[in-house]
Amino acid sequence: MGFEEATPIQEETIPVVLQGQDLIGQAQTGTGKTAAFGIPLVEKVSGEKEQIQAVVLTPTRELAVQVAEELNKIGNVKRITALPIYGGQDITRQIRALKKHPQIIVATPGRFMDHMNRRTIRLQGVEMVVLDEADEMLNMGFVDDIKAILKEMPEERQTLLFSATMPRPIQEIARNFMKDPVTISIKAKELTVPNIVQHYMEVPEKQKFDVLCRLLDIHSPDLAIIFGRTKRRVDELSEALNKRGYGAEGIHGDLNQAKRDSVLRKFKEGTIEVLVATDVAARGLDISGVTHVYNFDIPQDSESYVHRIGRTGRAGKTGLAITLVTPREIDHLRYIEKTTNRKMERRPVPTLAEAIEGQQRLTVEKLMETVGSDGLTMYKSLAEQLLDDVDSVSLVAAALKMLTKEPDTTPVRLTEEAPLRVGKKKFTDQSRGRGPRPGAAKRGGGGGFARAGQGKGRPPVNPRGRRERDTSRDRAWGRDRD
Ligand SMILES: Nc1ncnc2c1ncn2[C@@H]1O[C@H](COP(=O)(O)OP(=O)(O)OP(=O)(O)O)[C@@H](O)[C@H]1O
Ligand SMILES: [Mg+2]
Repeated sequence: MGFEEATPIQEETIPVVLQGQDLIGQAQTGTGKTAAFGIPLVEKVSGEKEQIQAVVLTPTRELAVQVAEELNKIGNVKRITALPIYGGQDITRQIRALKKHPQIIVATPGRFMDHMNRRTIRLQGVEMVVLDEADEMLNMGFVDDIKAILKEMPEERQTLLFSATMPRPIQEIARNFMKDPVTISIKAKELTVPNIVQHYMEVPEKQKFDVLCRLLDIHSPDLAIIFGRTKRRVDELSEALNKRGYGAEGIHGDLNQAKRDSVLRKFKEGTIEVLVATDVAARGLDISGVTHVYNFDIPQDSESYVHRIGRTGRAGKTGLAITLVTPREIDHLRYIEKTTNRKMERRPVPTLAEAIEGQQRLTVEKLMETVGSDGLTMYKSLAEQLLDDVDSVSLVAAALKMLTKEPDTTPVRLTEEAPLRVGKKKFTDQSRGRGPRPGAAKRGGGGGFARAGQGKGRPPVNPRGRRERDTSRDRAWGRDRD
């Protein structure tokens, strides 16, 4: 696979996993956790047994596909196959694929339970279970599913948990599912990787979109991901970006799987350079060439921040992450900085002149590239003719103008979001996207992790100063997940 040496998490976990121990593995985003469990998994399963021997659970469908791909690459020489099983895909096709006896299944919990209930998946042979993005999987929205799944697994099994973030209360929950787990945490001063430059800009809600457009004009990112808070936000943002001439598409949990697949494929190929996403794309996705991450809306918690910005700066590459924060959300930003132990650098809002300059620079680069390329001969006599009538500076200026994407002020429609504030009520089961559960509202802070000012909160005030009811807020902000 072209790897020259093991990353620290791989070096430390592979021997422990091979010995058969349960393990909690924590290391920063993009540092090779997939292979850290994938290599020993492939090593331990037998190609001769026609049984599922390992199950990896992931929070999203796209991640299930990606992890299965990586395991198939690792397992190739040993002829070990990993099958992804996830919602939104034809179940009869999955049943047929299951009959071919893959050794490893990579699944999202919902669809995995479907197969369990239909008895189309046999689990007696399972020796290893991995929870990738374990803290997310053991969070309120998923934990009941995980419990139900693990109950069906043989007692005698090895359980592995991996994530870049492992809040202590989640580790406590995890211990209930594990036997004397070893914790391997790659020590780092900060939760985020040092090769991601982190900036923030204070921008009133109404100006955020223009600022975003200017940033895109200045940076001209190869591939960028823009995170929005809600599905509606993502839809509106991608439509607005297209109106202003950017190649953007959105991804979130309300789109059908075919659409989600095609958007992600186009982004990976570079057909679109901007992916607008909810937190559904925050975890685990490894897309090479993502140079910029923009938090159009500040994330709800520091874990979300860590994972979102971790979509860039992977495998030692550099990246830039910019968070837009409204004046009322500054405390929330400070709280994120405190939890990640890393300060974001405050940057002034870019000016229109800087945006124009950025685009002009891009044009000059393109022009100079063309100057150095072949095939100009047939244009030269035309150029000479033009120069008889127009002076050279005017001619080049006209060409530059034509080639430059000048800032566009086409009006766009974005519904305002209420600000996120520190000290607000803790998220409940309901807010985590799985619908109301009995007593959810009362349980407030239970099962989550400590947050600055927790419990002192008031409901947020919407932009017109009206208080919003918690339930509607929770629904609108509810985590987007599979
Ligand atoms: N030993 C290695 N040498 C070089 N590159 C590696 C090595 N191991 C993994 N990689 C590459 O590093 C990239 C990131 O790996 P991976 O997706 O496993 O990170 P991760 O730690 O799981 O990140 P996240 O927390 O975001 O899920 C991948 O493209 C992977 O192929
Ligand atoms: Mg990962």
